Amino acid sequence: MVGEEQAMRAAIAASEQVRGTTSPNPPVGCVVLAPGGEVVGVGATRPPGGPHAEVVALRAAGERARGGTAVVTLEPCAHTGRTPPCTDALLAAGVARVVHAVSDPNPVASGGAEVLRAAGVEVRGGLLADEVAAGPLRAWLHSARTGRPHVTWKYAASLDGRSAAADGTSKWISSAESRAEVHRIRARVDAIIAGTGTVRADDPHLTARAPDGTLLDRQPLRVVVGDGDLPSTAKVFDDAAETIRLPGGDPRAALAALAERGVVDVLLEGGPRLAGAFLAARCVDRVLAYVAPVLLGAGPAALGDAGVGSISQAWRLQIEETTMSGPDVRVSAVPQQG
Ligand SMILES: NC(=O)C1=CN([C@@H]2O[C@H](COP(=O)(O)OP(=O)(O)OC[C@H]3O[C@@H](n4cnc5c(N)ncnc54)[C@H](OP(=O)(O)O)[C@@H]3O)[C@@H](O)[C@H]2O)C=CC1
Ligand SMILES: Nc1c(N[C@@H]2O[C@H](COP(=O)(O)O)[C@@H](O)[C@H]2O)[nH]c(=O)[nH]c1=O
Ligand SMILES: [Zn+2]
Repeated sequence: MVGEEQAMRAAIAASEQVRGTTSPNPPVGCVVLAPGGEVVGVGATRPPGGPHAEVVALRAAGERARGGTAVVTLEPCAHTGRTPPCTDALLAAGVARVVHAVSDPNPVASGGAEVLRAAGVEVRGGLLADEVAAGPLRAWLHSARTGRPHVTWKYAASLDGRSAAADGTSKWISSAESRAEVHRIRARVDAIIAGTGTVRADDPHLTARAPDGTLLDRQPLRVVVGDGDLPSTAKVFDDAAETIRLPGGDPRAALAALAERGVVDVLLEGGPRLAGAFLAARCVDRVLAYVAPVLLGAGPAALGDAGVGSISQAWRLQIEETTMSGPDVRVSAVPQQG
């Protein structure tokens, strides 16, 4: 027998498993409890066109869901998209109670809680809502509210704030632990963006790989922003994953083009000039810095011109979390509005 909070934690864990495979849909998790509180079904959103988390969990539960509770990270949908409404599936399964974390901000799909209540189902919203909103549903909620993908600018810097040595070499500044973590993050986002300068300087692969170099199961879309010529032999153009080029260099236009393709969650991996342009255009939602205990003394700064001419114009951040990543300090921070 598990409590509802424990069930929600299991639903969050299930949703984490499918991060990066559901866009433009949200990665949702659902746990179905029988009337006695036993877990009888666990599900997570299938890729677009496939069933939502509730339906996957209800199928696993079968008749044991009758009179039970569905615990789900997002308010069940009440609309027919590529699949029928989850509210219908919950009612057909005879669930007596639905507990969800976050309400659906999408005006087309929302209203599920009301539909269920009107049909006599007990509904409780808000359980572990902050955790879900800051975690598995963060990027999707951002894109549902703003219409543009969520952007994490990730960089590795020396303790003196440089992201390459004087000759342009930068492999590697951060530790093996940090780089392995970045590869796991890559496998969970929809797209990685780099500028032509980085492609020219580093010839990066921009794939998600295990420490032994083998490709992970899921690869993000690789996106190169900028107009300059690049060698056709660049690693980013190999067939390990899809790569697109976005000319023009306007961050908002680039993100709009990606949103058109269903991209929700973006990792911006540089370089300094492109990152500066994204910050100046207010297109960075989270900064993820791996600061390594190494000094370079010369070489490009981690961030290029970001439109800051005077200290009063500095981009102020709020730190969300600092942790050690092997020998490096990992800082997650959010630019302040205003
Ligand atoms: N440590 C780290 O985490 C990282 C380090 N690096 C290092 O950074 C260095 C490369 O830096 P950098 O040249 O700045 O790399 P960028 O990837 O930022 O590329 C800059 C180029 O991108 C194009 N571009 C497209 N849109 C814009 C825009 N809005 N504003 C500015 N440029 C735009 C321009 O080229 P075009 O003329 O083609 O349009 C520009 O020259 C290398 O030494 C690399 O090793 C890079 C990434 C991460
Ligand atoms: N130098 C540096 C990073 N650099 C980033 O990684 C890219 C290389 O990717 P790949 O070819 O796929 O391994 C490179 O172009 C740049 O964007 N990342 C880090 O985590 N730590 C580091 O020290
Ligand atoms: Zn649904």
